[in-house]
Amino acid sequence: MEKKAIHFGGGNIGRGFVAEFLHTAGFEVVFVDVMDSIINALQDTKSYQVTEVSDEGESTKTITNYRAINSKTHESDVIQEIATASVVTCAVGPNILKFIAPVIAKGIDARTDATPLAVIACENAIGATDTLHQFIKDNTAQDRIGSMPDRARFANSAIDRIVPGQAPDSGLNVRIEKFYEWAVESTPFGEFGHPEIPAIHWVGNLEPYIERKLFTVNTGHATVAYHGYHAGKKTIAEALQDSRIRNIVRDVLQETASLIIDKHEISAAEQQEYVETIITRISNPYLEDTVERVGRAPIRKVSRKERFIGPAAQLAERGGKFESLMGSLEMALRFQNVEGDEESVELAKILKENAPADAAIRLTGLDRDHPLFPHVVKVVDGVQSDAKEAGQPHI
Ligand SMILES: NC(=O)C1=CN([C@@H]2O[C@H](COP(=O)(O)OP(=O)(O)OC[C@H]3O[C@@H](n4cnc5c(N)ncnc54)[C@H](O)[C@@H]3O)[C@@H](O)[C@H]2O)C=CC1
Ligand SMILES: O=P(O)(O)OC[C@H]1O[C@](O)(CO)[C@@H](O)[C@@H]1O
Repeated sequence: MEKKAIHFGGGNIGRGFVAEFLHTAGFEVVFVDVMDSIINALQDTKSYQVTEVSDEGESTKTITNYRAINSKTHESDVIQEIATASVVTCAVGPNILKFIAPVIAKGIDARTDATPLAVIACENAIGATDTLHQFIKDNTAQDRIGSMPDRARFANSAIDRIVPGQAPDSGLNVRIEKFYEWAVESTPFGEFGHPEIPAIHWVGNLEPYIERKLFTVNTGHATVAYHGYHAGKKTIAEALQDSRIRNIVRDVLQETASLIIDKHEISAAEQQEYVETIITRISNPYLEDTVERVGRAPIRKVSRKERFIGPAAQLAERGGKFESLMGSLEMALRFQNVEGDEESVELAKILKENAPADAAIRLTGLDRDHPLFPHVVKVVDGVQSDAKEAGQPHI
């Protein structure tokens, strides 16, 4: 089998993280995307550059040995590539997984190689590969599902690297932070063993890694974004220069730290060191990361397993503190009608058209009898009342 990886999503994480490390591991990378401008640029070039920026200066790597296919117009080519590859990755956004599943299902079904394909979804979400796997099964003939493990193995991952929006004239080049972490489950590969990708930290149990990452990096980052947006800050680094916001993010990360220490047997000292690393990372002024990018897709971010409700629900179940997380939730719910962000428009509509408890259920997926539920309803009610006072009618 060729050392070939098919990667869905030629965006920031796709080019700046996944493809970089697949390339370093010796894979030819075939990008699959639906955006003509990205596909054309990848097809018209032989290389692009990934530049790590930090206070130690800049360091640039050149990425080569790639091709690109538009799955909108060349689906059969994508199927053929998947049938003859050893790895499929994606970084398209958790809401897009259902759209890429049908073509992956066809590619897997067409495989004849003795070694199963390794499928690894690289999204900011708990169990993203499991979600993709289910969509792939939904797109596979019933009588082929039982034998699918002979053709493909599915491993969840936790992926961490800040890749901000890129300057309009940067083309395919990507400026990113130096830090990265890519943890992937090793057990699904069984007797075949995992693919050789040195950047990956292979783990038996991913839950501590993904929860620690999502509930520290992403909870903290999104908290700064939403509070910063409402304070009129332009970038995350600028928001963190405000001592009020810095204190808020520390309070929030103290709440999530108590869950992580309690649940995953990570020591308080280790978690504290991790928190400090994260605050330093997100304060990186060289990244010029906007509050709108980090706050993007607020409906996804206030959902059940995500960065605010996920830890707050578990803390409520354990009798822990979650007030500061509710403050982040409130600011996330106030992230409405932001230019270029469809979910922020939809969020405003949901809050306008639903009674507090209904909006809380629809947005967070919490059960009415969950101990966190009344607290969330109170936050929703407050946001709705303020909108009403400001002259925006709602139920
Ligand atoms: N940017 C970051 O710092 C990080 C992002 N992530 C995660 O990585 C994922 C991607 O994020 P970004 O790269 O920042 O977003 P992005 O918007 O830069 O890239 C997404 C890419 O997916 C493509 N795409 C959309 N629909 C598609 C389809 N049906 N088939 C193939 N490609 C399709 C888009 O055209 C775009 O090129 C998200 O899940 C995000 O949460 C994870 C860690 C860090
Ligand atoms: O689509 P999302 O969840 O905002 O993903 C991007 C996020 O991932 C991170 O880069 C961390 O890995 C965040 O800093 C960033 O906001």
